[in-house]
Amino acid sequence: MFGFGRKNEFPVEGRTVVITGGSDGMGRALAIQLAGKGAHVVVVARTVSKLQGTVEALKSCARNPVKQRFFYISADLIDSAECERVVAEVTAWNDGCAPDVVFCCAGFCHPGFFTDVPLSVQRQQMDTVYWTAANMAHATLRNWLMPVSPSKQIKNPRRHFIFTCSTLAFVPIAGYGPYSPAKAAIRSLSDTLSQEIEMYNGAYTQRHRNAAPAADIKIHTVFPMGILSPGFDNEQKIKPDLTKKLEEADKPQSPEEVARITISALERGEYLITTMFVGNIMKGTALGASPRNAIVGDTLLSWLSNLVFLQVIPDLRNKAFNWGKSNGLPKPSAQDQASS
Ligand SMILES: NC(=O)C1=CN([C@@H]2O[C@H](COP(=O)(O)OP(=O)(O)OC[C@H]3O[C@@H](n4cnc5c(N)ncnc54)[C@H](OP(=O)(O)O)[C@@H]3O)[C@@H](O)[C@H]2O)C=CC1
Ligand SMILES: CCCCCCCCCCCCCCCC(=O)[C@@H](N)CO
Repeated sequence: MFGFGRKNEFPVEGRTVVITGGSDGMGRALAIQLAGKGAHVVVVARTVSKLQGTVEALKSCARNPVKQRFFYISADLIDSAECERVVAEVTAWNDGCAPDVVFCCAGFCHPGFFTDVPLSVQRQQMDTVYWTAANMAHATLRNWLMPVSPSKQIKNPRRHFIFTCSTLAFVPIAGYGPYSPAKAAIRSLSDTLSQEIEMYNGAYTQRHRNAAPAADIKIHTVFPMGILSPGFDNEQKIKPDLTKKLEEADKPQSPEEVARITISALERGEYLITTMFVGNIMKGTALGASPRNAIVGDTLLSWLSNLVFLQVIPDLRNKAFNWGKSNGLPKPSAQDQASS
């Protein structure tokens, strides 16, 4: 929890939360836990049957089954017009009010060595990982930032937009070339938006005098390690053996655990969120110019991490070199061979 006497920075009871990729894995676990905390939840993904199953599960874990409402929308979020439709449909369903929280969890990973994976698949990874999130951010923020005149201003609690990245956005691992760049792009977008949004939040402070957005907004990004989801099972089938070896330090977590840790971090008001110790060290070496959760803690973490990575960087490269030395050239996965 957020600690005795500390304010909950992420209240969800009675608020409307949209979760993309909410029908499986981490997104589904978040939907269930937020329903348990009293949120109205809308799950978005492509496959209707999985969405329907999730809405049934949400009904049975609601904190207040009489008041809480659940809904699903089937959409392929690679298409920006579909993201606009999602925001419009949620608003219509929610009595004309925009959602309060949008969580982007849609996406999956297609691992493989850069030259083995067809470029069409790599482009599709950028579409599925980066563009589903960027499209959703564009559609949501355009709605949230629409100026409202002073007479229509009511005091809205803060709204939250949350991206899901991966610790691979901080640290390279051979065999994730089709995927990591798209996650690194999300991190860059998140950092840019977290600064840009301050202009709108500044305008919001003057809302009684001028047209301003309807609420204050906060951006967050979650950086999980491995998650034991259906998507993870798929990626394991085509993942190069070297990649599995390089990520040995990772002990994949259950979607429920990742969701629980993420919600607690949001309740503490964190911006870049990691879900376990190794992920935190990976973040620490790559903090760059991202806003800190805590100045002293994050500074000490980055010093420690930079020392740890003096050893980790050559270790990862040596393991790759020695792998080639003893195993020769890699073989593309059957899936990549078939599609190239
Ligand atoms: N699994 C892991 O090890 C890790 C995952 N992550 C990230 O965490 C997030 C959740 O992953 P995970 O729990 O594995 O999820 P899953 O792969 O289990 O589920 C993915 C979800 O996204 C939906 N989805 C996929 N493509 C689209 C699309 N084009 N439009 C709309 N919905 C889509 C899927 O539904 P449908 O197919 O029906 O559309 C499903 O609901 C992802 O962003 C992933 O990249 C980060 C670190 C590690
Ligand atoms: C003490 C500190 C040492 C640090 C060593 C570095 C270890 C690297 C571990 C890489 C883990 C990658 C997890 C993300 C997986 C992911 O995003 C995909 N599964 C996508 O689905």
